[in-house]
Amino acid sequence: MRLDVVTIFPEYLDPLNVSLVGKARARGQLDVRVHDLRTWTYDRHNTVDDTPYGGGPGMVMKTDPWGDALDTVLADGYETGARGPVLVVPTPSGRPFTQELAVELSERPWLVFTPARYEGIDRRVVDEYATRMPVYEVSIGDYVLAGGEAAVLVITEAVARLLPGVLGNAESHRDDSFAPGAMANLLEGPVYTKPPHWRGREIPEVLLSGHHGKIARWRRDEALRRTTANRPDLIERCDPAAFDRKDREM
Ligand SMILES: Nc1ncccc1[N+](=O)[O-]
Repeated sequence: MRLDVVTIFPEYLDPLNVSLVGKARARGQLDVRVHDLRTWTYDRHNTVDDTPYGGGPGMVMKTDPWGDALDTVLADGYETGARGPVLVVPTPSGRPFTQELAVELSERPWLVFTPARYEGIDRRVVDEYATRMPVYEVSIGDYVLAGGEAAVLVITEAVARLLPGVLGNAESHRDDSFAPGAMANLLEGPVYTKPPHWRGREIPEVLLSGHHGKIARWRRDEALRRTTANRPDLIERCDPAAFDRKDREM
């Protein structure tokens, strides 16, 4: 997978050099290219923004630097269709970023991120590139950040860990919270590891029983308990029949 990020804060993307994404880049599984938007400005102040038409607070990012930047990035082997790039625009006014969307994006060969600062990017930029490729306007949450770069880090990590061979144990994202399956839409329950005793706190007996069916049922019940407490909205989306089927398997 190729990932391009156009930003006025390229150093904000340095975390993409470490940990899971960094290792995937080192192994050649990810080709990440970060571009400084100001490269495509030609005035003394490297201007990327201006006041909004219609008035109002803040500044809007201008069309030309983005158009020149995206034309340059996309000129590099650009093609349309399934093998082509998609534009990912992090914005609080986008559709919610979910595990499902992470899976969808992980199946694309090329993501081009356009994180915006200020009040956003002149709408004509998205309108222009939407004529050439799919555009995903995506929000990572209902709060306002100073810019979209943190969202690029979040989206990139969620997508990269789904790429084949990136996560050490391919199974480990099977039971992720929000991963499809009978536990779909349930939050993960509590987890424990050695030592068996810590400050007078023990491990739940069932986890030491070696009885896989009982352990799976306990984990499912704990997941239900945590989901009911923290995300009652997800409980409605559960499929109780899936649990009965799962119970019979355990
Ligand atoms: N929440 C956000 N705030 C600013 C920019 C982008 C954002 N987002 O969710 O992608």
